[in-house]
Amino acid sequence: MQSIHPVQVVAVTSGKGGVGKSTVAVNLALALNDLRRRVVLFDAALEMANVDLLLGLTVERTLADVLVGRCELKDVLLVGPGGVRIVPSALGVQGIRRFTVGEYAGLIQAFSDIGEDVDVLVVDTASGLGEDMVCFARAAQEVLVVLCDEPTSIMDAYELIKLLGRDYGVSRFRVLANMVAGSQEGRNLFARLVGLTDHFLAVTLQYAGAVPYDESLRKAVQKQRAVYEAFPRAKSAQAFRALAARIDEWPLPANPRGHLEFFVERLIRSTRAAAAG
Ligand SMILES: Nc1ncnc2c1ncn2[C@@H]1O[C@H](COP(=O)(O)OP(=O)(O)OP(=O)(O)O)[C@@H](O)[C@H]1O
Repeated sequence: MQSIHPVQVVAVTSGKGGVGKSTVAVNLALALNDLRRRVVLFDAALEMANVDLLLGLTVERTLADVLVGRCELKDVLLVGPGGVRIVPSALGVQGIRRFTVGEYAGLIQAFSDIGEDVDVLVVDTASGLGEDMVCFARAAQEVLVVLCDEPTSIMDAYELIKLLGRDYGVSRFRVLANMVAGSQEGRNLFARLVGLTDHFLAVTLQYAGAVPYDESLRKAVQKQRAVYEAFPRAKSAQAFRALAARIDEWPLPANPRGHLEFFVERLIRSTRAAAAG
């Protein structure tokens, strides 16, 4: 049965690794969960399965087990802090690309089975400009680009937006500045990026806010915990709370294509297109 429930899919991306993409995805998922949104966090970072490590969780089964019929998607989901559900990595889109038609259908079915029970799907995409990231970003309704105050990070974010905008028709991006020294730094970073995109690309960027550089976040990572849960009063945790509150205001997909299985269908279509191209 197809779900009729709109699901907001937010793909968290970055032009390159190390800017805090996985950290943002994890803490954002926890903060949205606190707002009583029913959240699933999908670790789609193929080469580096981060989410389970960041949260100190052990992966026993993956999507591959679902597709060969060994279990259902709900059996694969890890349960993180506050009850956030996590689809662990270990399979990735490279795996999806090898699937048969029957397995594609199984994947859609697997997600539609939990679709009624999800408000937000946060996708931690692979870093860089690879096909995996492109497929997830194209399939999502919201692409959240994380960058930090390094010249390479701004250029990498620009290249990511250029690739998705020019070659794949993604026209709207949300931008989050991470590891900033103050809120003005976040706005300045955004302005620099807009300066580039306005000049060269036909895309719209919207500022999603900033997360400060925070030693508490590093301490939490060492404990394999999310700062949002380990140090809820830390300045970065507060920033994630504020970010979640803003995302909560973002419009929900109004059309029937906003359902979870359509996300998976779009994902598979763009994966096939990437494989064919
Ligand atoms: N706001 C912050 N303050 C301090 N440290 C941070 C902050 N955000 C992220 N970090 C640290 O930066 C490092 C990189 O973070 P993370 O692994 O989330 O990046 P990433 O962009 O997902 O990288 P990759 O794709 O390579 O895994 C980690 O050590 C993380 O603890």
